[in-house]
Amino acid sequence: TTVSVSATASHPVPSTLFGQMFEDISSGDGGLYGELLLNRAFQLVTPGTAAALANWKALNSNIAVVAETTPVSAALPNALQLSVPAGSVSNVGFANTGNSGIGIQADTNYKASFYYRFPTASKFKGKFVVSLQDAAGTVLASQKVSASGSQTSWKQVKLSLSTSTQPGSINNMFAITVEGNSAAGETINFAMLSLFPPTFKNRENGMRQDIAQALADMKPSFFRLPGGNNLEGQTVATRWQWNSTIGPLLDRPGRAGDWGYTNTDGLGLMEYLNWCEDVGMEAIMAVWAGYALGGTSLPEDQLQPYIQQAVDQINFVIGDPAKSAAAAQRAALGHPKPFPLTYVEVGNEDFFAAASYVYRWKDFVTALQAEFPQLHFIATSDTFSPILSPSPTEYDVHVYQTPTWFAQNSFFYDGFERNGTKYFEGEYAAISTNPNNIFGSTSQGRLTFPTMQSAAGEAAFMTGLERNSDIVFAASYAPLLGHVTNNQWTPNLLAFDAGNVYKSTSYYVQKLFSVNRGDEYLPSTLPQVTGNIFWSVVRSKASSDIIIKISNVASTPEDLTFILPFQHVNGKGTLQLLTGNATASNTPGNPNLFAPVTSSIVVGKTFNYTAPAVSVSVLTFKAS
Ligand SMILES: O=S(=O)(O)O[C@H]1C[C@H](O)[C@@H](O)[C@@H]1CO
Repeated sequence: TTVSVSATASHPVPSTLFGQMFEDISSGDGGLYGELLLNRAFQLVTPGTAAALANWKALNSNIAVVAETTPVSAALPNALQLSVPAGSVSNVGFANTGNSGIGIQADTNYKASFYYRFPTASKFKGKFVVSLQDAAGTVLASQKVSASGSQTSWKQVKLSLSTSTQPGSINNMFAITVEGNSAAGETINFAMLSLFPPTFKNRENGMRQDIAQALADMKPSFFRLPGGNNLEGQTVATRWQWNSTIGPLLDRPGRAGDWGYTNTDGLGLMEYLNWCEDVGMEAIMAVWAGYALGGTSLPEDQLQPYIQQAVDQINFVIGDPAKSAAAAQRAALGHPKPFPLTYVEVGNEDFFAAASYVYRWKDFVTALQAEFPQLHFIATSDTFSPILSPSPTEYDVHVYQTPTWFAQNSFFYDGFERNGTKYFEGEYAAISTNPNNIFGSTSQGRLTFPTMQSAAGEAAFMTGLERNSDIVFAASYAPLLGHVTNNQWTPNLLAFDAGNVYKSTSYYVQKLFSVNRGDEYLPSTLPQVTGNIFWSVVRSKASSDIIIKISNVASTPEDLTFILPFQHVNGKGTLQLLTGNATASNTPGNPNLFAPVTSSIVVGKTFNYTAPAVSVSVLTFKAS
């Protein structure tokens, strides 16, 4: 195949083209969010049930979740009640086992915090032993703190647990025990327990470093939040509400997330915005738009309070503290300046409720545009169906399909009318090899982890996104992140467990495209729409780098001849190559089976390149 490249750019590549889509889908609590304990505040549990004690276990004692008579806060009505059996002699107490474990590193300071009180005054004078222990009960770090049975009001304990050795596994736990003989017969209540590792950029209440770093390494330009389904709620009452996710953790009640578990909302709007700032990306923020996933569309005459809530949510991000109470809250939380914000998404996947979206879109966007004329509002129904007013300037398009579909639809946007509308490929991934059952189980073709074949298919599709980046302004793989086993969806771009993050073939493809960006597109000979070899050529004006991305989805190598129009071509190019067994993946058992390999290649005004079978290649060289 011969590829002639033009020296004249057809259009700029928008700086927003590559970014990340995030929602809590076994990815926030217990994942990116730094809190290492699960069920830390017994939010939304039913006291007295075993389920209320999820992630907790008794150590030679009796524990139960109780509805406190004097809750630690209005938002957190429950507490863990420790009853020390009479005659106890060994350390008795309880432990939290994290998200199928707690990753503990050597020589690291962990910040523990909890509240306690004696519901009935007692003569107890003793100590709590707060510790990190490995699976065998070996103490990895511990601190003692004096406690008195006269403490009948809530008292917060904050302390640092410093490790020295690296435990042998992630099966570690956070424990609080009391010396048994002096505590026999005692009853003590505990609330809002928390254990944090060092966080990304040391943010208070911030992100887990290893996952955060893997995400930051992709150099994403945007972060879509807070969903996705998890924006919507199964009911109107359980929708995501920005104002319930800010301020002191004691004041955050948590909510029934849309993926089957309670969200602590410890990862809230301020944490999201600080995270975007720390990584250098801009939020693409969604506002709830009157539809709950259980099927409820609010009638038009009931929208006003929710429109106001959306106005306040946006003011929290960009408003003037002198004019908006919500903006004043942002200032009070330490960020008087507005955060950057260009795009606000109105709802999520409203093709599920297209009929009501006609008025929901109209009423939300009419009001929001009046308040924030500088913002762009992204529609989430099918493009131009139904017809919406005001006419959307952007649409969010989602597709989950097979690797083959992605390879054969890289021209998806070539045929779109250039009428000023722009597109956000907000969720896309090759998730199944079974075209007749995309969302089925693994036994029906669903992928557990991305494969080389799925990543190559996505890369082929992404060459089309670059070619059409005159109308595609943003794109993000979804879901971004998921626990290896405690998950609601596979595959995910990154998988993790309590102590590791696992980078997939698709992660490397997303990173290769995002890190090796150009700022203008150079037209070239078009690939065959349903061929096996796909490419895109971009130029970075600042560095005069030419960057050629190639995906070969065939099981045989493909020979390419590039004919370049430049006067000067620096013959020494760099090749970044990702390739390997088509149906294989990086897995927890073999996490580095795939990784891009960098080497130097010879290029010239005309040069040949053989794309290996099932491979993604990035060729970079200077030319002018
Ligand atoms: O069940 S789906 O609708 O396919 O869910 C998808 C689409 C939705 O926006 C997102 O939350 C989820 C997985 O990324």
